[in-house]
Amino acid sequence: MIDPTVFEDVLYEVRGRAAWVTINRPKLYNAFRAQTIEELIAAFKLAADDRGVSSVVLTGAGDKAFCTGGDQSAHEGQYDGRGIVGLPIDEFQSIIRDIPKPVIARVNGFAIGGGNVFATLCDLTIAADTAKFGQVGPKVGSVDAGWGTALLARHVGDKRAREIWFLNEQYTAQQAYEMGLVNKVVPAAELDAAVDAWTETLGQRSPTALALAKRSFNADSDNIRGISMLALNAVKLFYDTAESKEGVTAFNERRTPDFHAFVK
Ligand SMILES: CC(C)(COP(=O)(O)OP(=O)(O)OC[C@H]1O[C@@H](n2cnc3c(N)ncnc32)[C@H](O)[C@@H]1OP(=O)(O)O)[C@@H](O)C(=O)NCCC(=O)NCCSC(=O)c1cc(O)c2ccccc2c1O
Repeated sequence: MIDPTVFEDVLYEVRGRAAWVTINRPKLYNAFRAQTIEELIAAFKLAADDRGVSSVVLTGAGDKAFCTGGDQSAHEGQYDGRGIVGLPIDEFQSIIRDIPKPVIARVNGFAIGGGNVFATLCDLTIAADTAKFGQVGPKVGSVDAGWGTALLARHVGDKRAREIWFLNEQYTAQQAYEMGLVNKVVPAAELDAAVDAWTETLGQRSPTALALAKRSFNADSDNIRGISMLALNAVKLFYDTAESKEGVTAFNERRTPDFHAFVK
């Protein structure tokens, strides 16, 4: 039996017919470590098994960030938990897809790196007008390929997805909406009301019809799961290289990384 009151990094709360799963590391802009991912998986399992829950809301604590990806202060190469890269990121990404209930990303600030991938994976995304979206992998010696690249390209188109990954710019919520990454943008003060309105609507819909619709959308892009697993195994090897470590070290030292020695 999972007891969410013992979670340290994640808050779990059922509001009406929705489970709210909140990454609670606001000082680190809701960056995740291995424990965070374990608790996110546990929280989603709770939501999946709760017959009173019709939908799940994934969000971050505070008003600065939804999630900024892997905690750069918590790893040097691999992370410290289980899984291919030391955190079971593939299990959490899979559960967002596999839970037979709609998952809404409530993007309240930065959705960067692995956090942007979480939002990409959610069924629906609703963003505060203050939110920012972007990828940083090539700046920090990482790449969350598969869901982060190929599924992103399904949402925004191939050229735009390459731009996001290659140039690592930040995009406003409105720009993200215009490119198909976000379903709805609302003033930050109205974010919770807008999320509540959606979860109330979802609570009135046929759960079986929602589950079937979700599964059918997933079936059409499920080949990407294989790409993700292949990429994760490649990233494991990449994380142990001087090139990847230069990216992490540069972020932690607040300087521009120097990748020139690694050009092939
Ligand atoms: C998000 C930012 C753009 C915000 O920039 P800003 O200048 O506004 O603020 P600061 O940079 O000063 O940040 C404030 C504060 O938060 C800390 N912080 C932010 N993000 C992280 C983080 N990810 N890890 C640790 N700490 C973080 C920052 O240090 C500041 O703390 P102070 O104590 O100094 O106040 C900007 O912060 C930013 O670009 N962050 C970088 C985010 C990043 O590098 N993310 C990791 C990308 S890689 C990734 O997510 C990833 C994860 C995986 O699990 C993978 C698995 C498999 C394959 C690939 C993976 C992968 O790529």
